[in-house]
Amino acid sequence: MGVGAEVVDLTKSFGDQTVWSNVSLTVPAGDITVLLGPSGTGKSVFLKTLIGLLRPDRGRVYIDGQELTAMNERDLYAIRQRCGVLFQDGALFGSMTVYDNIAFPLREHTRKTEKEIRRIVGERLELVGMSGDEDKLPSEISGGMRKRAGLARALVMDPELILCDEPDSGLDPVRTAFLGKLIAELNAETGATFLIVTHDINTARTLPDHIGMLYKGELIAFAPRAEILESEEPVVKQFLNASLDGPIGMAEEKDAEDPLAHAGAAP
Ligand SMILES: Nc1ncnc2c1ncn2[C@@H]1O[C@H](COP(=O)(O)OP(=O)(O)OP(=O)(O)O)[C@@H](O)[C@H]1O
Repeated sequence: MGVGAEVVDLTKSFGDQTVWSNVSLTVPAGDITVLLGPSGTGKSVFLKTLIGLLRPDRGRVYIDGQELTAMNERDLYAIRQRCGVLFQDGALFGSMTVYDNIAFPLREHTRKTEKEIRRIVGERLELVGMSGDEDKLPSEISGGMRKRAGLARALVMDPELILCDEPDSGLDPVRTAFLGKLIAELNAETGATFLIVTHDINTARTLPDHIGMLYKGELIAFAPRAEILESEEPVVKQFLNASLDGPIGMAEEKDAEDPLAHAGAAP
């Protein structure tokens, strides 16, 4: 079953650059949530902060009601065991076969026998449609297959919370749709909670139960999908329509300094 996550008044900076501040939201247990936002608004940083890979400057993070921001490394490690992460590029080890990549968390973090590991890896490979590819190296499979292998590895420890950072980047529209369907099926089958960062509007329009959006250092929207899809908020509307007209410009920094950057939205 899935576990929920919650952040309260979360702020993260690097030096004097504040990535986002005072972000509060709840990722509901067992649901699929999508996080949107222009490039560089800190979506990846948010995922990393949520599972304690980065420490926030201020605020609190809870997973399954337990406060990560108050935990020592040992407890953090234990809670991370309950999370699966799919990074942007699949992050497979290039020198290991697909099989060894997927087996890696089990060998590293459990005392399971190789026989048990073979069964679990086989099941996950089947789930992502990659049975028969286990002996290949990451360099010998396509980008889409690397994503699916990364997803299989993220699933191997039966995670209750799965974070996916642009699982569809670099995929063609049909493969993106297949990956979305796979995530929906996994969610239905395992009940795991998904938080997905994507730039794919079609995925955002069809897959999630909830949508959040980061813009200029703030969480400007977080609501059930239907509500966001009908939102009149100019940034949300422009983003979901992939429109040139609206507050979002090429450079976030330029937008912030230049009031005329909003001129595109004017009648
Ligand atoms: N470890 C780090 N040290 C310093 N700055 C960082 C670090 N990680 C990220 N940043 C900065 O934080 C900001 C947000 O980066 P992040 O990768 O989270 O954006 P994003 O919304 O995921 O972008 P994209 O959609 O392009 O992947 C960027 O300005 C980035 O340079």
